[in-house]
Amino acid sequence: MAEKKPARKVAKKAAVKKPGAANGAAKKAAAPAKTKSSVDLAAVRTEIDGIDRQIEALISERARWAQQVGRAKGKLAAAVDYYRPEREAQVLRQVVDRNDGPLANEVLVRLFREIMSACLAQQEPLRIGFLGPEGTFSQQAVYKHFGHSAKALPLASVEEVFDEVAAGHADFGVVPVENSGQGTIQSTLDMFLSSPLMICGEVELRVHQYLMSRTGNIEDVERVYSHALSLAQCRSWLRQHLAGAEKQAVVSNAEAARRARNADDAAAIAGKNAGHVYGLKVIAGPIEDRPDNTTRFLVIGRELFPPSGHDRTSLLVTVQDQPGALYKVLEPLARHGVSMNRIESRPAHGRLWEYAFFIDVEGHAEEAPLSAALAEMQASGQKVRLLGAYPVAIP
Ligand SMILES: O=C(O)C(=O)C[C@]1(C(=O)O)C=C[C@@H](O)C=C1
Repeated sequence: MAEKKPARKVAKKAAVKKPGAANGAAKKAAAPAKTKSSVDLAAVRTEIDGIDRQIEALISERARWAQQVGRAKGKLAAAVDYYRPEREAQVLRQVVDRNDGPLANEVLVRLFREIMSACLAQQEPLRIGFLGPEGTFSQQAVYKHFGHSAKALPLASVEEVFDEVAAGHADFGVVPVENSGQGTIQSTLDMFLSSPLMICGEVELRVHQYLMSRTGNIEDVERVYSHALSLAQCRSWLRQHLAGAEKQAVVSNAEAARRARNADDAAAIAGKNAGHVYGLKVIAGPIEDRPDNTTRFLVIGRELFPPSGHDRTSLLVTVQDQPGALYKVLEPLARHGVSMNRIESRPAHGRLWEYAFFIDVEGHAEEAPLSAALAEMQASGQKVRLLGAYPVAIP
C-alpha cells in the first residue's frame, strides 16, 4: 500500500513580505529602524508573528517528511542507521548557496543544523562521545556538527572516546586533531594505528580562550590551569600579563575550570562555556595570541559513508624502509591528478624505524579520480589503509 504523504498545511509559495514593501503592514519600515518614531513597532511585530507562524508550520511539515524518510529507509536497528552525513552536508551547502543575507552563512547553517538534528532525533537521538567533562571545546564541536538534539556523552580521555565508539556504546565520537597555530595533536592520530575506527566527518571550531577565576581578580592569580595546547595558544598573553604565575597543564580546559573553582589563588584558561558550567568570572578574554585560532576535530565512527559531492579522504600508509618507497606508493595520486592536502609522518607501532604516513587527499575514495589512484596504491605492495572519506567541514 502506498504511504500517505505528510499533510501539507502551508501554502506552497509562502508570500513573505519584505520589510518596507509597499503593500506590507510595515510599509514605513523602508530601512532597519534607527529611531523609535520611524517604524510602527506594533505593525512590524504583526508581520514577524505571521512569519513565525509560517516558519513553525514549515518546520513541522519538514519534520513529518523526515519521518517519511525514516519509513522509506525501513525499520532499521538504531539511530545511527538513519544518520546520513553526506545528505546533511548537501542540505547545508544548499543553505549557503541560497543565502543572500542579511544573516551570515554560519548563522543559517547553525539553524538548519538544529532543524535536521531535531528531525533525526524524532527517531532516536544520536549518542556522541567527547573528551569531557562538560564545557570542553570538544563538546562545542559535538553540538556544532550534530546539533543540540544529539546526546553528548562526556568521557575521560580520547582513548575512551575511541573505545566507547568501537564497543557501540556511542554512535560517533568527536576528537581534536589539529590546531591552526599549534599543529597536529599526534596522540589522536596515533589512535588510528591500533583502532579499526573510521573518520566520518570533520568539524572546524573557532576557539576563544578566556582567563577566568572564582574571584575575577587578576591580582589573586598565582597559578593558571589549562590544557597544554591552550596554554600554548595564549603564550604571549601570559608572558605579558602573568609572567610570574605558575602554569599547570591538565587533561582538559573544563578540568582546569573545575580546579580553579576550588582555589582563590588559581585561574583557568578555557572557553566561556566551561567558566559558565563551573561558576567562574571572566578576568580577560579572548586572550589567544592568534585571532584566527581554530581547532579541527574528527568525527569517528564504524563505517564509511557515500560521497557528498565535496569530500576529503584520509589514508594511512605504512612503508618499508626502502629507497623511493613513499614516492612509489604516492605516485598514482599525482598521475591521476589528486591533490594532497596534508601528510604527517609518525613512527609506526611495530617495527623499529618503520613510519606511518597520515595522508589527506581531495575527493571521495569511491569516486574518480581518487578511486583509480587508490586501487593502484593498494596494489603497490605497501600497506594502504582507508581511514575514511567524509564531507569537507562546513563553516
Ligand atoms: O534525508 C535523510 O536521509 C533524512 O533522514 C532526513 C535528514 C534531514 O532532516 O534532512 C535527517 C537526518 C539525516 O542525517 C539526513 C537528513
